[in-house]
Amino acid sequence: MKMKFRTVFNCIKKINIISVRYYTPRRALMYVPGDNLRKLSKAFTLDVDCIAMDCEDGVALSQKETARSTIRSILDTEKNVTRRNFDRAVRVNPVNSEFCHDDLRAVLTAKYLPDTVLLPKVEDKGHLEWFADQANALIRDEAKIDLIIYVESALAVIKCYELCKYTMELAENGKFRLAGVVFGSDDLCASLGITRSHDGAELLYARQKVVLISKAFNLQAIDMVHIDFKDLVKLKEYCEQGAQMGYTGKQVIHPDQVPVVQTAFLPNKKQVEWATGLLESFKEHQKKGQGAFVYKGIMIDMPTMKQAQNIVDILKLTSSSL
Ligand SMILES: CC(=O)SCCNC(=O)CCNC(=O)[C@H](O)C(C)(C)COP(=O)(O)OP(=O)(O)OC[C@H]1O[C@@H](n2cnc3c(N)ncnc32)[C@H](O)[C@@H]1OP(=O)(O)O
Ligand SMILES: CC(=O)C(=O)O
Ligand SMILES: [Mg+2]
Repeated sequence: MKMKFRTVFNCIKKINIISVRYYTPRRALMYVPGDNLRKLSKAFTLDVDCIAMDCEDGVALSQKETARSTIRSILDTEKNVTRRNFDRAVRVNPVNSEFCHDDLRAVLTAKYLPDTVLLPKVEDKGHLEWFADQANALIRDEAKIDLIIYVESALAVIKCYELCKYTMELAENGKFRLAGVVFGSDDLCASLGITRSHDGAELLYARQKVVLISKAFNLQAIDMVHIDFKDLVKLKEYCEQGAQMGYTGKQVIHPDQVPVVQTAFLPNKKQVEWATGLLESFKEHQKKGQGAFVYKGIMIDMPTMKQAQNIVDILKLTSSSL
């Protein structure tokens, strides 16, 4: 009996709430410096949901122009030359940098639009308005891109709700959809003067706040990067923790991190069996007029049924989108 409880509890505790309007899986969002053609070519061979071609912090100041033109030439080539239908994303420089305008012009006028623009260091409504004006002017015809904003400073954590809400409002008449929020832990550490500990407890409040607000808007929430890329054991632990909190994916910086993250953000076999069994049982009990019932030793009612539905949904959404 004790074992059963543990099994069921383990299934419940890893579940994400994934009420979404449309869905592009981004379990692993992998950064590749935009000026590094070797790494870019390698990235396209990997089994990864999202490739984030970087113009920002992974690129030296002297290489910004090279990164921009390299990414542009990739976007000018057809997407389906690779074996996997990944999300082709570009992280541009922050809107208040001298580079962002040129980045956006290069990527949003390419022959094929990126699927997603990753907008770092967003801190106020003016940043978002500026981005919206640029995107609306540059994107051709009726095309739309996904937008993911970064929360990575003390101010942005405080204003996260307002930033998400305003981006959604701008998106209503814009050529972009707000798809998610990235938790930028490393810049946040710099902003707060944090020295990282092994367990990351100093980031807990912000990490939970970002996922809570993202989910309030039905957005994907993409968890912090693990820069100690050789430590795959800790990476797995952080993935499980993030998934438990409701994060839908995680940023990665090295190919070795990809399989760990891609696996951790999918429900496992045991969870899927638990969820499908519960949903069947739920239907039967509804027919009999019973709202609460016992399944594998624990009480089930509507909230647990919704959690089971989330497991089935994430599996369906992910596999049907790949
Ligand atoms: C806080 C933030 O903003 S995080 C985002 C910004 N940072 C980044 O983008 C960094 C991305 N990562 C990297 O550039 C690299 O992984 C580094 C610099 C950390 C380590 O690079 P390396 O020393 O080359 O790692 P390593 O030798 O283990 O690489 C193994 C192979 O994977 C490739 N590789 C490493 N990182 C990546 C990557 N991010 N994307 C694609 N391929 C990669 C290497 O080119 C190498 O392939 P090769 O043998 O065919 O040349
Ligand atoms: C990933 C990133 O941009 C950060 O952690 O700051
Ligand atoms: Mg950052």
